[in-house]
Amino acid sequence: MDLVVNEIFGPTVQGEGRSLGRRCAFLRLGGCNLSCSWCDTPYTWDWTGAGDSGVAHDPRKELHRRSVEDVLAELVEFDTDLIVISGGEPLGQQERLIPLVTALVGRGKEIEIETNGTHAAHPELVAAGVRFNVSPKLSHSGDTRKRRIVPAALTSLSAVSGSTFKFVCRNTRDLDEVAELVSEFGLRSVWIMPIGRTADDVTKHMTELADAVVERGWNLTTRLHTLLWDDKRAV
Ligand SMILES: Nc1nc2[nH]cc(C(=O)O)c2c(=O)[nH]1
Ligand code: SF4
Ligand SMILES: [Mg+2]
Repeated sequence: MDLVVNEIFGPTVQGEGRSLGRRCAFLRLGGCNLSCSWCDTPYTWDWTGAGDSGVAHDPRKELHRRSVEDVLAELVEFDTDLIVISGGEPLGQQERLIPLVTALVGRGKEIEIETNGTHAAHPELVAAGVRFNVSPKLSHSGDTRKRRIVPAALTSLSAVSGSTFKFVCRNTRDLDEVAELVSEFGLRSVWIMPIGRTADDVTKHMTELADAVVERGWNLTTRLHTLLWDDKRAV
């Protein structure tokens, strides 16, 4: 079965979370089941202009059906130890990801999947050793709680060893909402990431959050690709 791909790019560095700064290649899949107002990749799902920018992207330009063999060949060409699979929401296509992930692991690659935490992880992806970077969305995303918080999915992802939970926050008030989710679902390995599509914005929010994040015993990550390249695509 083909994958619905938005873009493949690399080599670059993982800009967020536990592997920040590591050289890697990216597979960005198309489609998302949420519609966060501040989404930094609306071109993977926003065909109506629902997001903050109001731009209606064209699915005929943004979505490409690609065979697993094709995607595999393009990814290994970058010659990176780490492959990051993001979106959109990549777990919307997780059955179809199994053969790709299996082939990449067979070639010695480490795999991280960036997910919004609304899909339980497929056991075959877990068995292959994929690391999940789970980013549940807070109320400021504009999505209803019912859509963005799927208890069974969060429970399943938190049971996978090595999952991290990364929350996009604007200010210290958002940290109370994170704390509620952390205690409700017993989340470990919590990371806070500032919102922002420009370097100035990221720095501003990061500065506001830093002391409180450390105080609460959590980890802090910047958005390195945004500091370096603002909202340039495919970096
Ligand atoms: N360099 C870089 N690192 C990233 N980490 C997570 C990303 C994402 O779009 O999910 C991303 C991205 O788009 N670029
Ligand atoms: S879950 Fe991620 S890709 Fe989907 S709309 Fe929200 S920020 Fe964008
Ligand atoms: Mg991104």
